Amino acid sequence: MFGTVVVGVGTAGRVRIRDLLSPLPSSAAEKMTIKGFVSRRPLEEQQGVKQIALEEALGSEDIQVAIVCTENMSHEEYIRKFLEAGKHVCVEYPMSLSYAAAKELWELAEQKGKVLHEEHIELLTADYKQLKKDVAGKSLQEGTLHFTGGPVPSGFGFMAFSGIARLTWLVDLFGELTVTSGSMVEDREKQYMKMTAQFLTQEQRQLTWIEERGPGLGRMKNINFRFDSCTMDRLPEAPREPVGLFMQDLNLFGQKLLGQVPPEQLQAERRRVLHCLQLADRIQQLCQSPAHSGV
Ligand SMILES: NC(=O)C1=CN([C@@H]2O[C@H](COP(=O)(O)OP(=O)(O)OC[C@H]3O[C@@H](n4cnc5c(N)ncnc54)[C@H](O)[C@@H]3O)[C@@H](O)[C@H]2O)C=CC1
Ligand SMILES: C=CC1=C(C)/C(=C/c2[nH]c(/C=C3N=C(/C=C4\NC(=O)C(C)=C4C=C)C(C)=C\3CCC(=O)O)c(CCC(=O)O)c2C)NC1=O
Repeated sequence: MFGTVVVGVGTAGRVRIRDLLSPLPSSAAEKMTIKGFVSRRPLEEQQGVKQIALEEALGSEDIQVAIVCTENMSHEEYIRKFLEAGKHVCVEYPMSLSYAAAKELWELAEQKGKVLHEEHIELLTADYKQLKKDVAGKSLQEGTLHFTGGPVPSGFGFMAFSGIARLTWLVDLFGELTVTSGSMVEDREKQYMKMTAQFLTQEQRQLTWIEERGPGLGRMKNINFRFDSCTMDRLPEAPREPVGLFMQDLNLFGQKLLGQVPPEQLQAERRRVLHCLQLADRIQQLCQSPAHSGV
């Protein structure tokens, strides 16, 4: 069994505690057992699980795994600490707010011989699995993915990182990309932000990603993908699957801990994660260079 701590008790952290307490029967998630949670705030027991001091979690021989669910800005520091202490780490996306940091963290994980796993529930939804099937075999001419949502809380980093799930969709659907432009419109007083990034696929087709956030904007994804044979202008709807998204991810992480995931899959995932973070870095640079900054 892998003694496990959850770090950070927000929406994601609470779901992690719940899933660890009742893992999917006969799945690799059953091989983890929750020993406590770590938080910067002193908290009462959560779902019957007790708080453990960070230093105790790092030093304890009973703990082999950390699941990092804090705000994005602190991921890098926690991952580093737990890897250095010889623990396996699962982190909610994005693993860090720069490509350079992510590269270092993977190197550290390798050096320590530990699993480093970045959760990507956006690839696990039934709707996305259907979308991926629908796109397979079609030849893209041009496409747009437009995300809207409420204001980003502080500590979640630049939009290309907090929105890495949208970028991951594009890369998972259409392959590795090159950034051709990035721009940003921001009205701080109104907590409104809109980032627009453009890419070319390896086949030189143009993709546009718009990430728009502000008060009153609902969480939504709009697509417009033009293919040689047809145009898709809405996401497919598929019936919800019985196993929750974070539980599916926990199971995948458990399989990695047990050495059940083939090395080619591990490498492909690592490559995709690093590629997306590198694209996010580039978009941030373009958005923050004076010639491109918006209002
Ligand atoms: N909620 C979701 O459905 C998903 C979340 N994620 C990722 O999970 C991570 C956590 O997201 P959520 O749980 O949704 O966010 P959240 O805001 O609900 O939780 C963040 C946690 O960090 C704590 N925190 C933040 N700043 C703090 C500070 N200065 N001092 C002490 N505590 C502080 C918050 O109190 C909270 O416990 C993020 O990396 C996010 O990208 C990823 C996929 C889905
Ligand atoms: C209701 C309020 C609500 C909040 C506060 C919320 C937060 C939230 N959802 C996220 C992703 C996500 N959140 C979900 C799904 C959910 N996540 C949930 O908390 C719930 C209830 C669902 C419903 C099924 C999915 C599938 C993702 C992956 C990214 C995506 O597909 O948009 C993220 C990670 C950053 C991002 O990709 O934008 C945050 C911070 N999501 C919400 O829906």
